[in-house]
Amino acid sequence: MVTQLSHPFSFNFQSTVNLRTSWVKVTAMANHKVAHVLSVAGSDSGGGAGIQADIKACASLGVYCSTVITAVTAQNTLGVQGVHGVPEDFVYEQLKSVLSDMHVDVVKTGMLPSIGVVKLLCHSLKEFPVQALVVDPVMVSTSGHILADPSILMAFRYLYCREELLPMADIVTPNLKEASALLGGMKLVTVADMCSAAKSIHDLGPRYVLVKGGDLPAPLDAVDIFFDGDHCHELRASRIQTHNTHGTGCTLASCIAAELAKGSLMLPAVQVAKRFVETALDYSKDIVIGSGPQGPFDHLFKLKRSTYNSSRRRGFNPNDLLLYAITDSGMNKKWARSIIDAVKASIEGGATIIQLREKDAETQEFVRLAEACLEICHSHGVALLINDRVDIALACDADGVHLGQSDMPPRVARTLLGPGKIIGVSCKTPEQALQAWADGADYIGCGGVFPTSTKANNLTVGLSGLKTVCSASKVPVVAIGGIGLANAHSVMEIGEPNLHGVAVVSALFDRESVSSETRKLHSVLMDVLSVAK
Ligand SMILES: Cc1ncc(COP(=O)(O)OP(=O)(O)O)c(N)n1
Ligand SMILES: Cc1ncsc1CCOP(=O)(O)O
Ligand SMILES: [Mg+2]
Repeated sequence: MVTQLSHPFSFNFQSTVNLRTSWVKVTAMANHKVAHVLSVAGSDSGGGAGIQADIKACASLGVYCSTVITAVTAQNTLGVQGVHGVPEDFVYEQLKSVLSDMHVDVVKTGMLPSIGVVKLLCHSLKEFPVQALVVDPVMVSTSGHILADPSILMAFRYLYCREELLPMADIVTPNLKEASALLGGMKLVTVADMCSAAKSIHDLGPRYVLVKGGDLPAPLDAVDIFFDGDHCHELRASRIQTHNTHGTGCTLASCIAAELAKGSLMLPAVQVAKRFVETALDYSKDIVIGSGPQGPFDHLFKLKRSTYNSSRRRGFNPNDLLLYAITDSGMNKKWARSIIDAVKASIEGGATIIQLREKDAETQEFVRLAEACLEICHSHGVALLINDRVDIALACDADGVHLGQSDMPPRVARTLLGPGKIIGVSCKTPEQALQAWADGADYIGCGGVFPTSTKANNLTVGLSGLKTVCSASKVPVVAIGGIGLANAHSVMEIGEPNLHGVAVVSALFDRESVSSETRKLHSVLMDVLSVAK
């Protein structure tokens, strides 16, 4: 088996969820090879471990996952209530079906419930060689339940693991109990013990060994030992305080397999896998599924982060553009107020959407600020967008971004942010407006309508330019530039149904009282709306 693989194209998960661009992407990728992991494992009715974890882990890392089901288990967060092995000849049939046709890159094994299944797997791997084999020697679940026939413990040690499966493996990933079982009951209590166990398991044939120390009585870090045949590497990760750890072993091995399928070397693959599990556990530490002592975690946290979470947000509503408040740190500094206070005051006055436009903020400070503002905005049901900085929007899980013509292309931002985030694009012409729509923008900001010192030397389009852009645009429009109490009504009265509001900086923030200026502007806009009805 080799560990250096080369698959330049991985499965693009985004293409399945972004309906606007899916056809283009799927067509473009039609000739490309998809990185593919075959999971040979048991089904977990609770959905947290086994085959179910493997599919979710691979999908999260953008890798296709096929499955050969070796057993069906009845289990939940209380434990394992039953195990029903799939007949061996049918396991073999599944193996043949997938391996003979679907170009598998990496096989990952989980629960192998009988010696017969181990034999058939080894036979199949000789018949249909793959580029790497990841063996998660599932014998004892994290909750302590024996998931293999007692004879399999013997089989692992003496028969096929020793003679065939382990020598074929590129990596084997036992937890402490499994490592101990593989070594005939060797006691493992220290990191040094783990290292000598890793070396002894390496002697059984695999190229690499990862002994997982999650059960080690270490208070702070979780330490795993990675043995590469020469050296023991201590891989540390912070220990996440959670009961939702069911399926971590399966997930880690699947992530290693997925990274190998994408072409990674072994140590980087293990590091990515560890980071994935750590992040997923952290994200899921407080979720509640089931009443038992050990719950599952959420593999698809990335998808959740990048979609408009329905429990917290409402999705993009064009009417939110009515009074669009855009911050400016210079102005807030001048009036001796913090940006956070400025955001609070604008919401108090009736701002319907907020944009943080902090041109001089350092990245770390910007993230901190954005997180604080997001909390305030969400507690009032107001969306928060970030000007220019997609990285900041991702880091704080903001509701979206506003991009100019020379900022990150909206199509790229859409791929990074996912389908649920709001993307606004600045446009001065009908052509730009149509392009923004084609690139997946949710709204456009048209301006500057009037000259303004907030963005000096910015070409203005005037009310006529605004009208032309509005009538061409297929997405809602907000007007920006030199707009305030004196002229907001003239902007809104151009009679374009597509114009949903005004975006304002100085008329709100270069004033002594942000809340009262916002309130006054809000009232002007409401008057225009009531007349229009
Ligand atoms: C709502 C809205 N419209 C337009 C802009 C201007 O964005 P951009 O052209 O990228 O210029 P900067 O704001 O980055 O200077 C905006 N910010 N918001
Ligand atoms: C960011 C931006 N884009 C076009 S005009 C402008 C500035 C708007 O600021 P103000 O509302 O103070 O005129
Ligand atoms: Mg910009």
